[in-house]
Amino acid sequence: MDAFVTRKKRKSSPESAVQPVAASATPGHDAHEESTDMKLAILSSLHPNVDQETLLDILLAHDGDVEATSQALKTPRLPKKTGDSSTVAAQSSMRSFAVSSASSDYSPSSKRIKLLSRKGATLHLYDPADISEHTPCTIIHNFLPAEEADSLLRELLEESKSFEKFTFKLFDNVVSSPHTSGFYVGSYKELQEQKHEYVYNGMRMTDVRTLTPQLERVKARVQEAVNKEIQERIRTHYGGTKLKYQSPEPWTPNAAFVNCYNGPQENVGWHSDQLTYLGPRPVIGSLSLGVTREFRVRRIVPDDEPDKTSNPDLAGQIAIHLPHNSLLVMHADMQEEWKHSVSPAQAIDPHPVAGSRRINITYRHYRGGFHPRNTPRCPCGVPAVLRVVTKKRENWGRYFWMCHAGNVPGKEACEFFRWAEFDDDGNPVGMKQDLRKQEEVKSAEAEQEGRVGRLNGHGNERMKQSSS
Ligand SMILES: O=C(O)CCC(=O)C(=O)O
Ligand SMILES: [Fe+2]
Repeated sequence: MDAFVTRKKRKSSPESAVQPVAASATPGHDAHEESTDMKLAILSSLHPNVDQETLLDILLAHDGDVEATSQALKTPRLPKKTGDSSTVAAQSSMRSFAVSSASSDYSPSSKRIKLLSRKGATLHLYDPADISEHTPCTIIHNFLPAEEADSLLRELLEESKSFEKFTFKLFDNVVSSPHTSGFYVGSYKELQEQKHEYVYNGMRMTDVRTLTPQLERVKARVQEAVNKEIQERIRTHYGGTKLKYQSPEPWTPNAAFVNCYNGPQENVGWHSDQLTYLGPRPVIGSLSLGVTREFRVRRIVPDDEPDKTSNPDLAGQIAIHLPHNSLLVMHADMQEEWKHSVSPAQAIDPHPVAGSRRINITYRHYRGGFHPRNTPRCPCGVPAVLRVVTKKRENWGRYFWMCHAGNVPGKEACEFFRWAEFDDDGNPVGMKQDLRKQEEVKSAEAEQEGRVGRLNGHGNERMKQSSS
């Protein structure tokens, strides 16, 4: 990553408190800091329909040159404050605005370095090529035909009225997710399994829904697009071979979480998606509808990494702007190596259909080999959770099963711990899978015998009853 464009957090009053700082990876000085508010005020009066965030992004991309920024803003490619979704979706590459970081007139300052190390820097990306290059994601703008996207949005806005908030533990933090979600699966059978066999944070999910016909139709499109993107990713980023543990099978989503962010403050904190039922190196297809929000990603760096705070490539975060009707593919290198979040927004451009709401659908593939009947159980009696070592360099990237309670707010995990072993394709190997398979066969046989017995028993009882 060559250059970061950074800013300080806004204070409570958005107009008065925008205090951006520009820097490159070799941090730039902040000589222009005081004048930036003034520049923004000028730009804002010249371009009243463009929001402050966008003005700031383009201004920073032009190294603080107001005239060049204004010129760039005259192109018809920029998001308008009116919230016209098609305009937002047509955001253009930063490259077309940016000048080379080498020509930046900012120079290093100790203040800047401190800011980087304390808060990290943020690189704002809009363009698919930039996103693909700098993150483990790819994006497709204007993914569905416009009417289909609006219609799905309408349906899910209606559905979301009965969504609920989740409480969960993300590593050491207890998080009551400040947004609402609904969970959808493909069939009634899967719905029953989800309710009675799968465990989330030590609890059963009570509200599981079947995919609506629209969600099903879109799933097929997402599936096709994601599989293409996976192949492209393998070709362009993985040297032609899928990652170790990544499934070689075509990606076939069988579940979807639908998130609703009602207003600019609703968000989801930094996390990686749980691997327990998806297995290692999962791919997720994430469709955004309604208001544009920032999806942030940052590398997971072990605590004992010497460069952790000083190297902006490690400390920095990237904001991917997700407009209405964009499909983001989180590739196989994402969950284990990066965290993501949807940050609260200071201000948003209302969407003509959704108002201030954003709907997000993450299509996921629950792998059969990771059905709770196939994975280890801890002494607590519930399926263990699958995690990966990220805190220390020692054993970095190694998978393990541990007590589910480590993920449950307010509960202490028991001692259960086991390294997880997978074959190259990410299928669990060794004891559990094979043994369990044998056990399953045995228990299925036993059950069959038992069932016959029980049926006979019932029959006998009935016979007894009727004869008495
Ligand atoms: O809303 C989004 O774009 C992402 C949601 C998310 O990270 C999740 O559901 O795990
Ligand atoms: Fe997530």
